[in-house]
Amino acid sequence: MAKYVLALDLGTTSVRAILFDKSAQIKGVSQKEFTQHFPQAGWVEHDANEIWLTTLSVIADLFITEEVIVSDIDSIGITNQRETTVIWDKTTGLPVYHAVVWQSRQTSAICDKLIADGHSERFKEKTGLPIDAYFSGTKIKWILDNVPHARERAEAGNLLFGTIDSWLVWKLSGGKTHITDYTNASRTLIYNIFDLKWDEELCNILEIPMSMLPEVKSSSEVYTTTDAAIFFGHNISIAGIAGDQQAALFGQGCFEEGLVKNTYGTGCFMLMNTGDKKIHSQNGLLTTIAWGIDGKVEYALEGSIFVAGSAVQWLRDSLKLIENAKESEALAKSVEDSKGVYLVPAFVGLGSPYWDQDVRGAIFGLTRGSGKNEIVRATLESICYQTRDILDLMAYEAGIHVKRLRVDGGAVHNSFLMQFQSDILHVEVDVPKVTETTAMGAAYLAGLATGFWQSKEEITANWAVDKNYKPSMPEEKKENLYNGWQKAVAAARVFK
Ligand SMILES: Nc1ncnc2c1ncn2[C@@H]1O[C@H](COP(=O)(O)OP(=O)(O)O)[C@@H](O)[C@H]1O
Ligand SMILES: O=P(O)(O)OC[C@H](O)CO
Repeated sequence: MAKYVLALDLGTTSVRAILFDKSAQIKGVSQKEFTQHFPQAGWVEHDANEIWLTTLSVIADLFITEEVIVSDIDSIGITNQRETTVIWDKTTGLPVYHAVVWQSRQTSAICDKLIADGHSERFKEKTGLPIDAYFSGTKIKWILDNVPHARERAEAGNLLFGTIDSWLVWKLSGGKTHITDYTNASRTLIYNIFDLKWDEELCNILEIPMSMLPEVKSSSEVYTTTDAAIFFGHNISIAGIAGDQQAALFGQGCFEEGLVKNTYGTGCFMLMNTGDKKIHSQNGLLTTIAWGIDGKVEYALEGSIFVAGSAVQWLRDSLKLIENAKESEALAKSVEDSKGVYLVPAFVGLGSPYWDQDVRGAIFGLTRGSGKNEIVRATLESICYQTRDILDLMAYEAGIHVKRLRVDGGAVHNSFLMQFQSDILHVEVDVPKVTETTAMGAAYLAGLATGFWQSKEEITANWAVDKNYKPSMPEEKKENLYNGWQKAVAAARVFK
């Protein structure tokens, strides 16, 4: 009898392999970082082969450390950094170029031209997305345009495109299976989220041969098995796939319309389940697929913040103001307030709701009395203000009064951040007992397909709050602080 579901969480900075048992408890975790490549200012790339080898290595470590045998594994669920684009040769299995990461701005000029040529509405009405370098479509075009002979090879049918989930399934299955799921497809800028198919017109505009594209599957079904020669001698079912933010929505048990989660990792991603409603945002939010299960596709509204926890890494690595992320909490709490200092962490432009590719980071309000503590505090506060920018719009567009926010991701262990978040939003913030909700969502998707778990109700019953933060800041103070943030963003956007 299989005892565990193996979740593989291929994030932006690290790969995690996590074993979940029947009661959705974590049996073991293994995690490794991989290299971030910054070949030019604003470009971010990964080596897809390094991601693959890192994945095998964390799985092996997990099996060894936890003394688990492969036959204990019921199935594999995959979740991944979304949008990041890999193109590889289907004969050799070798990527033709580094994976171009979601954060990378190397396709800004392609986007500017598409916008100038008047394509914005067409893309938005079919994909639910604005034209931005964030999404995969222009990254595919860039690789085909810039890697010698790539376009000819693609047109001859020799190259395959995939987001990180596709790449991993293809590798795990020994080159047998080229697929993705609805959630990942919905982030490519070439997938029609209403007709549920790759869009020929958009592919033509971006000059992407459709033969490169993976087959789009549901988020929970037995797609294929691992190749025994590659996967420790066993054919294990691969049975769940979802982009990491949708997997977190699932892992947080946000199955009802109107339930919202926010994940605080490298960036910050807020998703609201909108059921079968496809809300066309007029205010810079994204319409995206939440998941497709049992023949039914459900939708979400999303706000994507590009820089959140990575601003804390910047405090640590570039400014050297802190030694580790955890320290930011004590420093922020050591002062009454940030004394009028605001940080706008637009290091790679701003995502929702601004979609401003050219704005860059800025600090405002410095005085002779501003020091390290104020800057650290302003950095944490900026994460909360960006979240407020989004929640206000989301509630307005969905016509829902949001009373509680479910949160997850590495930064939710910072109690200053969570309390300030609750104050600035004026909503209760719930941190669940298991904060590895992304991996948990992927595990659930796989386990539901194989019968390891029976129903979503079982999942809802497993979800429990560990910490709850209640708003306590006076209304006037909260609004004054937020007004300052809005002025700071406006000022940063003028300076380009
Ligand atoms: N206590 C903390 N306070 C503030 N930020 C934190 C804290 N712990 C982790 N972080 C930030 O959270 C991020 C890591 O979270 P994680 O969910 O692992 O991210 P990802 O999946 O995007 O790689 C890092 O950017 C880190 O700076
Ligand atoms: O790897 P994360 O957790 O920062 O998530 C990245 C997002 O999927 C980008 O859209």
